[in-house]
Amino acid sequence: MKILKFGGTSVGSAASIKAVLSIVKKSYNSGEQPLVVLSAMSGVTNLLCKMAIDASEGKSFQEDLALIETKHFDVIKALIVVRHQNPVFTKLKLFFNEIEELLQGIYALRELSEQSKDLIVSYGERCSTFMVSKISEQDLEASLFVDASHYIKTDSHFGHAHVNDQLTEQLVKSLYLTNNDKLMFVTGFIASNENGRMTTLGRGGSDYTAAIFGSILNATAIEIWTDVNGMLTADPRIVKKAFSLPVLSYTEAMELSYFGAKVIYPPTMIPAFLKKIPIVIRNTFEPDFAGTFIQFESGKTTLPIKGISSIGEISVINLSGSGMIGKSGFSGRLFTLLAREQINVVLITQSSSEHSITFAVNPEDALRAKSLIENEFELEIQANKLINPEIENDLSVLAIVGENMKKTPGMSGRLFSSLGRNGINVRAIAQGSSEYNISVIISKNDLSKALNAVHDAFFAELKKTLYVFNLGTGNIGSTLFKQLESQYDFLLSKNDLEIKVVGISNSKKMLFNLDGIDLANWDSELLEQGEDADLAVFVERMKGFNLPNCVFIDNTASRLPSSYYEGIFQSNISIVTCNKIANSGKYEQYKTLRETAHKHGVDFFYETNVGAGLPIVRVLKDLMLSGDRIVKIEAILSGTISYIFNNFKDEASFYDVVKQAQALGYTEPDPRDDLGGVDFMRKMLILARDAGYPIEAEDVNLGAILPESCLKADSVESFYEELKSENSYFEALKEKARLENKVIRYIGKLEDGIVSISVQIVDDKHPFYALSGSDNIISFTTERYKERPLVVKGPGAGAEVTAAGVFADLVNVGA
Ligand SMILES: NC(=O)C1=CN([C@@H]2O[C@H](COP(=O)(O)OP(=O)(O)OC[C@H]3O[C@@H](n4cnc5c(N)ncnc54)[C@H](O)[C@@H]3O)[C@@H](O)[C@H]2O)C=CC1
Ligand SMILES: N[C@@H](CC=O)C(=O)O
Ligand code: NA
Repeated sequence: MKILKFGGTSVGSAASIKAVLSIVKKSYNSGEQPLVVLSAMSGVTNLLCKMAIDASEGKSFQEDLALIETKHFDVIKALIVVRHQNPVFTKLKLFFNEIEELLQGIYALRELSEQSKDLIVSYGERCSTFMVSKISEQDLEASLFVDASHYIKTDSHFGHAHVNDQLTEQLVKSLYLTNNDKLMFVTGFIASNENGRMTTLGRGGSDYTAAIFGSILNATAIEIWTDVNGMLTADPRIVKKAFSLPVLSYTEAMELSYFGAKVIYPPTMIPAFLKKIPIVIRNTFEPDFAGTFIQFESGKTTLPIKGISSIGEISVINLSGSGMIGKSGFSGRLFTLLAREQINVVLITQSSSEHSITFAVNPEDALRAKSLIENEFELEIQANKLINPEIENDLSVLAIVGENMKKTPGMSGRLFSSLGRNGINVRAIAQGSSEYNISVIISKNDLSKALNAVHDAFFAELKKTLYVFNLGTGNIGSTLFKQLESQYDFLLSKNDLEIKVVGISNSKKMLFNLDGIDLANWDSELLEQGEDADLAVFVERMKGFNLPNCVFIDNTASRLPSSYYEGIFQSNISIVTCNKIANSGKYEQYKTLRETAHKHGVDFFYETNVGAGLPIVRVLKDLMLSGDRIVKIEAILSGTISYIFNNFKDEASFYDVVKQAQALGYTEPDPRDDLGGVDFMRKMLILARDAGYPIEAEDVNLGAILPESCLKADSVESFYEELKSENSYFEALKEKARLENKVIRYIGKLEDGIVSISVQIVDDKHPFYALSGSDNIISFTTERYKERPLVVKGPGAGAEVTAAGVFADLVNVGA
């Protein structure tokens, strides 16, 4: 035989009761001999409690009672054929009359005992179970209503009574003997004492009923049917990627439930545990899903841990003082005191010096615990052997759970590095003596971030999400969105990587959506739903969300964002940027940014600062990391100027070619930055710094391409006007090169820490002679690449290649 237990939501409405009965029928017809245990309809127990309290306070309860009546009657009307409805209505009506009489008594006396409360709430299970048995009877005649209070016998601890195992076993066995051909529908949660007074089994009571019946009757399994797909790796409301666990051991299930996962209440499993009866958690609303199988053994699995559970809010009490040293009786006295006063100690850590004890309690118990301790240890406190206990609030517990942990080294390392990487401070640590659980206490503000980060760290092979905040939606930004959108499915399916753009801002509007902004419609969404842009607010909001694996992308050419970089790193957010401003500002800033990113364990990627998507920054970094030394760098690193000199021939005027370069998306938003050489200067400066030279912008010898008048132009329009009027200057340059059979090149050089950029007219022997389009070329002469330098060449400007470079940096964040 098998126990099927259905919770409140499963019997909460006509539709769900239909689903319940189809599960029951399937089991019955397949010969599994089900015994069904039911809870009260969802919400009913709470209402019954509320009515009892209201009555005892002289408040009216009739409205709530009517609500409960309607809830049941609606189901009867929906699921029982008219000619069979009456007897069911009558029986329930009798129940409701009894409830009303009881409440009136309480109202008159203004007194509510635990005993009468148990009696009142017992009607919840009795009503639902009777009703469902009658609905079932229409189809399966064998259906039988069983009031478990006649069979489960307890002491008189009303509210959470203790079961008399022997007596209960006798009664349940005889019930079964006389009815084993029946399909029994048994009330969960309720029992009675030796005088026949109604008692209840406390929290998780219906599961307990199921476990009691299951263990006495040696069930093959106890199925707990609820409204979720079994036990999950984490709370799915916080960790969207949580998934359901196929197999758990009893211990793992207990550890997981202890801290959070409210699917089952651990003590209720003990009877099943003792008899090694498997418990299966299943979803009434997805009956085909296998759910979670909880058994004696942990089961074969490749998962490093089984799950992450948490307690959203706890308080911590710290006790310290010399009086604790070497006093073995101290903690005994402390915890006996707390146990006696029914203060649940969630977690304990003791410093190795035994100088202090830290333990966690529910916040509502914290003050009481503190004053109990102050009383108990009054003498020690007076003698300064113990410092007054301190309470810390707004904390949470996060615990990783799994039997495999014991055998697998490095689990705690993985936990702490993922917390550290995300800037989550660990207040205290406890490893359960079972080694099935490592718990940390962290700030409540960090809980959601921590759960997600730790989930990613342990189940990373399953899926990782990067949360992206993107600044700048121009040429590069908008192209990046297109690329991200079209590559989304591929990354998810082939790399288990999800990139969610959750914040976008340009200089006008900003938009946030933690579910991910739809990149097919980002522009209309930004326009319609966006708020007025404010960079400070954008950054603050991004920090405030406190997301794991978070990346800030700077796709602007603006100066403003760079002043926020340091603070962004300090908030453990990585930065990817194509904006060269931050890296080419003061050397001190360049240095601080790297140090800060390093200190906070986040990434700072800027491949597109030099040569757009071409691998230049990365190559230099690899050379340096592998111990090579740069002897000389020679390069053409302005895509715009390269394009101009490659296309400034024949009839085209210089002005026309510059315009074309801008139209092709090669230039900076302000083309004077390219033609004035500033953009190239920034790139050479960044390379020189990355090669180990602490130089400043002023140290670069920057030769000009343009005549003075163009350099002085104070707007882009007047700049273009000047280019037109200086046409003869450029023509002369072109003619000179043509006559000598040479080409014009704007070449940068780094040698011995000295950077210079100059216009050169080169012949076909020069390695930089043959370039086309917006090509960049860079040659690294190093100690290892001495005879023949390492050369990188290719398109060094343009939206597609730049966005692709930003994309590649992004994918590498946290990798
Ligand atoms: N075009 C290319 O081939 C390459 C460009 N880059 C870099 O890409 C960056 C972006 O260039 P484009 O997309 O062409 O520029 P763009 O002018 O097309 O777009 C700039 C975007 O930044 C936004 N923006 C400016 N200031 C802002 C602020 N304070 N807050 C929020 N948003 C702000 C603007 O609203 C606009 O959406 C530049 O730093 C450039 O140096 C880097 C490598 C190659
Ligand atoms: N405007 C730049 C683009 C890359 O940084 C260039 O022309 O090289
Ligand atoms: Na690059």
